[in-house]
Amino acid sequence: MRKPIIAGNWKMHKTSSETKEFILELLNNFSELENVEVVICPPFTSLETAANLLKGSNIKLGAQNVHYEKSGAFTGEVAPDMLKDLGVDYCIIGHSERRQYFGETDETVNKKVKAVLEVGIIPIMCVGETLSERENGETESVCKTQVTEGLKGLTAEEIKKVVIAYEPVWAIGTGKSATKEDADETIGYIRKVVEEIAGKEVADAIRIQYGGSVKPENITSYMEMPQIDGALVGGASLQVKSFLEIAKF
Ligand SMILES: O=C[C@H](O)COP(=O)(O)O
Repeated sequence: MRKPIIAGNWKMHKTSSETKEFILELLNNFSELENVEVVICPPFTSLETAANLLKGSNIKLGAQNVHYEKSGAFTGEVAPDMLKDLGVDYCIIGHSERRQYFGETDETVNKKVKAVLEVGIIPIMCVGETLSERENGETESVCKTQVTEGLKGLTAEEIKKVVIAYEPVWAIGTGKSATKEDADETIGYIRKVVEEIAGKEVADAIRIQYGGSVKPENITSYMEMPQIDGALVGGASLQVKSFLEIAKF
């Protein structure tokens, strides 16, 4: 049985003080949810504050990006060990905004996935098609390439640990969410791709989330689908109330 994972990607929102306020409110209202893993992914500048406040709770901490080298002359970058040392459990890798605005490629995604696994951080590897790719009927081929290249060179045991987030780019921050059937079908396809790469046991175990305009109003419909193991939530993760409603789907 795959444990669902609800992760909040705050993107470039909230100062360290705002993070503190959010987490204190979250902890006050958070009754331990046993059947779901809850993760918040604040900006780098808030990770330490978040780590200290979340200590002892079962809410996990995620980063939004990482560099694949261990250290060196990479001004402005953050290494896997630096995240691990702060108590980071997860790291979003290859979000479409990073692919679109910061030159992230399948190759860098692959290097980053390997680099975080090496220090014991679980990657949340994002894949998904753009609107024009969807309109050209390329959803499956785009996802297949991104998944195959992103997981290249990993052992089956390593692949099993990875979380994949299927985020159709046209659904991100637009209010236009994929239908539950479409999301489930593409996630089922991604699972087949994983099976081709690493076998059925891994494909059955790997968690694959949906992301793109997930809200309290639509989370239940996604979570009732057999292939969908959770959500990567952007906008609706910025308020405690809506994030909790989603986590309690
Ligand atoms: O990482 C989260 C996704 O980009 C979804 O963002 P959104 O929920 O604001 O559409």
